[in-house]
Amino acid sequence: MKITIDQLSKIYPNGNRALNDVHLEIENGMFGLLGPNGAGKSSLMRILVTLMKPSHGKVTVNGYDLVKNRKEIRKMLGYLPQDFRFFSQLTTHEFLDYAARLAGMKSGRERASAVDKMLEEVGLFEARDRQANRLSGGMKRRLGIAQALINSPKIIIVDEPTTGLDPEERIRFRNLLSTISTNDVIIILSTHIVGDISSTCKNMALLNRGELAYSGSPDDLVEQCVGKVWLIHATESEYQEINEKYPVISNVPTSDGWEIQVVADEINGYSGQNIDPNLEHAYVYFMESQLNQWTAI
Ligand SMILES: Nc1ncnc2c1ncn2[C@@H]1O[C@H](COP(=O)(O)OP(=O)(O)OP(=O)(O)O)[C@@H](O)[C@H]1O
Repeated sequence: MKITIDQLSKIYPNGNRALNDVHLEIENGMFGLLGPNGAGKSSLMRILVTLMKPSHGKVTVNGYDLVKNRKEIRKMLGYLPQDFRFFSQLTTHEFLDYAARLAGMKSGRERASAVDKMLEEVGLFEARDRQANRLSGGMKRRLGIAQALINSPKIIIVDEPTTGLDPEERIRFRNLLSTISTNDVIIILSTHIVGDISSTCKNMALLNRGELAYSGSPDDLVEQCVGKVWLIHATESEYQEINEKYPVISNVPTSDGWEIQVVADEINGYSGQNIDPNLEHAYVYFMESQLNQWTAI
């Protein structure tokens, strides 16, 4: 599978420019789309799932044009939107049966077996007769992914899937997606949670204010931040100064001040040592350098 995004822009009727000239190629496996609130992630997702047309540019999926071949593309798609909701009266398996019907599965027998298989896969079989809106937050998310997967889609798009989940459910959810991504499928995971991407995605893109700030592997992004993360032992007054000058990633009180992590090219005037960067450091470094470029303009 291959998605090619070429010169893609989205300008809303009120003039908001959500995406600006985005170029991106996405191939099999798990792909992370990272960016702060308002970066344009949901706009890109909505275009990819054919719910919205781009203002400019083109997207193709295995050669099919996203706008001209909407029907063909929709057959390949599974989507878990950010604000996924279900009809309150349905039980878990009734809801999934309804989703299967919407996905075009006509035979009742085929649907029943697909629904049971999917409930097993996402660990909801025991809750099959429970009313869907009485499930826990994590279970609802799993039901959400189950409805997205019911017709064995080739492209799975999940928008902010782990928001609000506890750590255990978050890991479970990520592992579920990783298992699926071993097949010939593309999974696009949109998030502002860095940890979701570092532990699962081989490739990623960073969106900021509608612009593509980075595309490549998380490891390469981290590599670009080597020598830019500092561990500083600071007094109380130094800490206040540093906090105003540099992005502080973490702060731990010590017996005589603070141990802080800072992301910056240089930390003139303070004694600190470089430490190994991680994706969170790299993300902050990239965002800060873009912010500085803008304010310099
Ligand atoms: N229907 C709309 N009409 C006008 N502007 C919109 C609309 N939807 C989004 N926007 C604007 O487009 C920009 C990108 O929004 P988008 O929702 O795509 O970002 P996001 O990265 O998904 O952020 P979030 O995580 O907050 O949903 C923002 O400035 C937003 O205000």
